[in-house]
Amino acid sequence: MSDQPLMIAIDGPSGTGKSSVSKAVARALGVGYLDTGAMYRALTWWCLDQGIDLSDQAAVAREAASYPLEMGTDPAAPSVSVGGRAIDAQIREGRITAAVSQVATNLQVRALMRDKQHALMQQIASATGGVVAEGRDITTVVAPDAQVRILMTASEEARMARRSKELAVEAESTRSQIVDRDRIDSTVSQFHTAADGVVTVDTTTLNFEESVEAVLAIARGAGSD
Ligand SMILES: Nc1ncnc2c1ncn2[C@@H]1O[C@H](COP(=O)(O)OP(=O)(O)OP(=O)(O)O)[C@@H](O)[C@H]1O
Ligand SMILES: Nc1ccn([C@@H]2O[C@H](COP(=O)(O)O)[C@@H](O)[C@H]2O)c(=O)n1
Repeated sequence: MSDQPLMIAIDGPSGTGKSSVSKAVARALGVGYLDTGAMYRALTWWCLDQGIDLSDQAAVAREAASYPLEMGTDPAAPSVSVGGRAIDAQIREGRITAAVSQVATNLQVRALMRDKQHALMQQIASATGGVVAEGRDITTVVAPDAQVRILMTASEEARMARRSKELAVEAESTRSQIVDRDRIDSTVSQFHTAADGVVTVDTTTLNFEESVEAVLAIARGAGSD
């Protein structure tokens, strides 16, 4: 059994269960949690709050290099603040979900985020003995050396149904924030098929507890190597 901190990277399309499952896995293992999507959402919120035109790629990249982000990485109570202001609810608003891909497809932003997220994963892992980080490019770009790398998938119908239940809206009305967002995001990240060495967990027919157990089983296998 290795005494290295356990690094778990989970990627996948929207609505597969990455965030909720990652939090539960991190809690079960007693390690920290990093929501990398929240970092892109926070940057989007910050730029809009500062009156920055999201199509001005250089201006957005300047903010990505300097925005005063603080990530709370306790999986029982993850949090996001900028400049001391809690913006957990604001970053989930529809206007941010609709705009975030424009920020996330800015390649200068992605390079800065990669470095920031890689460093945060190391810090969290050193402090808590491990980390579960989830997003779109963690298994391939941010932490390709993580001991556990998982691609979480689910059918489009299942993902839309889950989001529609969560938001109490018609499934069809979730299409833009699930399918259309994935289409834009996949122009810069590869999260529809598993890269070499990445294990696929298809949650289409699993319930939440079964999805958590599937990830824990893979983590246990890696921990005993
Ligand atoms: N296996 C599952 N079965 C049923 N519902 C699930 C399952 N996993 C997660 N859910 C529910 O599906 C919804 C979407 O999950 P979650 O937000 O974790 O997805 P996500 O992949 O992180 O999405 P996004 O990338 O858009 O943030 C949540 O309401 C969650 O409770
Ligand atoms: N590693 C990542 C994580 C996220 N993104 C972008 O952020 C958006 C929001 O992510 P959520 O998981 O909170 O829905 C997502 O749509 C991507 O644009 C990313 O590019 N890379």
